[in-house]
Amino acid sequence: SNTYDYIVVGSGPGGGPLACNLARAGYSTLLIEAGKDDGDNPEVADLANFNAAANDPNMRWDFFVKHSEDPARELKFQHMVWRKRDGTFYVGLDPPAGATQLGIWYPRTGTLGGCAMHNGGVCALPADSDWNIVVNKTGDTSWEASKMRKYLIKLEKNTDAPAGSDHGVSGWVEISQSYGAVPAQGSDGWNIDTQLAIATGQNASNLASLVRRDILAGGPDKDQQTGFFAMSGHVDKTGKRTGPRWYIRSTLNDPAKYPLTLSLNTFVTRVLFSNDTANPAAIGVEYMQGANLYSASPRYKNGTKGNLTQVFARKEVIVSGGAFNSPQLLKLSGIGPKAELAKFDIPLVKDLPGVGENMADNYEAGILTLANRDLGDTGGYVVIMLNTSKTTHDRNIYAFCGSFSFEGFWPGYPTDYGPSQYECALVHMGPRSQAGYVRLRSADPQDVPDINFRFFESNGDEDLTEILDAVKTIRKGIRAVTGDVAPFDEQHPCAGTGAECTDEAQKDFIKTQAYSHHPTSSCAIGADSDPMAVLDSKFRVRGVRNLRVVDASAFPVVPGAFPVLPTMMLSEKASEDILADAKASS
Ligand SMILES: Cc1cc2nc3c(=O)[nH]c(=O)nc-3n(C[C@H](O)[C@H](O)[C@H](O)COP(=O)(O)OP(=O)(O)OC[C@H]3O[C@@H](n4cnc5c(N)ncnc54)[C@H](O)[C@@H]3O)c2cc1C
Repeated sequence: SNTYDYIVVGSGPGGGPLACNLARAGYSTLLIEAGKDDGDNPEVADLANFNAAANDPNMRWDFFVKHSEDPARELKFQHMVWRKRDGTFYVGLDPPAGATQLGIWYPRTGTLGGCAMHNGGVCALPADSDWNIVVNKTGDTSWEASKMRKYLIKLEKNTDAPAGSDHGVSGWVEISQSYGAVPAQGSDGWNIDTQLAIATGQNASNLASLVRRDILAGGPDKDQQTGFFAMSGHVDKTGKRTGPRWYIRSTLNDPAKYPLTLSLNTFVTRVLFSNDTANPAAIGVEYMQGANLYSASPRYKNGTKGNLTQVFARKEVIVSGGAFNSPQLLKLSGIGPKAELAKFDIPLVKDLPGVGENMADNYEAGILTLANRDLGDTGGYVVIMLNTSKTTHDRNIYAFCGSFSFEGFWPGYPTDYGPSQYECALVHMGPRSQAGYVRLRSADPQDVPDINFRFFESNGDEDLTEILDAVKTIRKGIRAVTGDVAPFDEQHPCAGTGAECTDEAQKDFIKTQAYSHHPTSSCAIGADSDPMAVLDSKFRVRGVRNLRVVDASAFPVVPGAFPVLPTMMLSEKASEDILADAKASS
């Protein structure tokens, strides 16, 4: 048949669980995914290979973005990507003659399970205020932080939950702390952690228990707790990746019970609307069938088209293409800023100026060092939560430290500095500026949009100061390490083994080299009175019927340090809201 109750576009952490939940409630649901199923690829299946997964040309989608409107500032980004005359990439500050500037590489993936198939799998909770902001904006009290934990409990199968804690143990996604071992007592990792503990005001004699603290614990003061935690991830005890893809597979495994249909290698080009122009309703989608039809795919071949086919929804269409593709798809379908759509002769369905605006991302930076000799056992990653903010009492930095290097993204990333490398990577939470955008380059759905994060556009100096203060605290710990492993030769942001750098110079480095990979809020939920609001608090696209957006683009603000778990929680909430509407209308 070509008619279903629901059509969900995109199988990532937003759309995947939602489609499963709708089917499990008995509604015929079509889940459409542009990519194929890469779940058995060992680069994907073993979480430790996540860097290889993000580089895999069989599933990656390359976006080349801007960080600012200032071309000179863009050219200072050390991993700027250029296309050489021979078609290959050049990455760096000194491109060969004739190379074309592409932009800053921003990896995404077109595959079953979305970016949860190549991400680092790191799970963390948003601050309570990141949920409560929806209540403040819309008055919908179902978003109160105290009411959101039940979605975590529903979805997670936590295999490291401390006895008696408020965790889920029978949900669809295994979450564990198996992201690395505690370093052996007296090892290099142990000695470094000890100094980091002291520098961050903790009692280092409790190290073994500090590094095991549960970052997903609830409680009224969770957002004020700082210090060490264990890293949690969507990964099982043997290191195998878990996530929406496996929930989709297990739902498909029982077709007699669950009416879920999966359509892979299917690229949606627009949402279809009823002819009722005064009160338009989404009635289905149009798609092209075939592999690698989006030009973000390195496997895309210029000029390839798929046959256009239409499929229909009796109840609703739900767009879950992620923070870049959901706004692009809405605009291609006639929902977005009127002038932008007119520019590309796209017939207007609803003028919604907020579509593709308001995008934000966590700023990321790090302090990268080389030890004086090769490092031995450093365990896995230790997480350090810090509060370096002078204006909020919630913690604002999620740092993770270990023997690795992470300096952002470019084709072929990361750099390997060898076995002496030691880094603390920093995720800054709650960016004060939220000025990013996703705008059309053309009306061609196979074309990638124009994406600019406009980092540090407003109140940038406050955010930079908070990041620098975290660097300084961590640097103190690293410089206090003694023995033949020291001194640590810092690579950046202040090169040398004991160098003094001005705050200005360090902030300038962080500002020009900051990177990110957690985009959200490009189709944000907002108040009835806010002309920039794209969605209401039930994920409904404003001004049309039977259309919702359920993915990371719906968050009004960036949800904490890592969006994948909040997006899965949001998907569970949307499932409940949509099923409640279905029940009410039947
Ligand atoms: C390299 C990398 C590492 C990351 N690491 C972490 C981490 O450790 N922890 C964390 O919390 N977050 C991490 N993230 C971010 C996290 O994975 C995303 O926030 C999350 O996956 C967002 O889910 P989503 O459903 O909004 O979108 P996505 O995961 O992007 O899913 C969207 C899906 O829709 C499909 N799609 C899009 N357009 C169409 C169309 N027109 N037709 C059909 N299908 C379409 C895509 O193929 C994709 O499968 C990382 C991201 C990247 C890129």
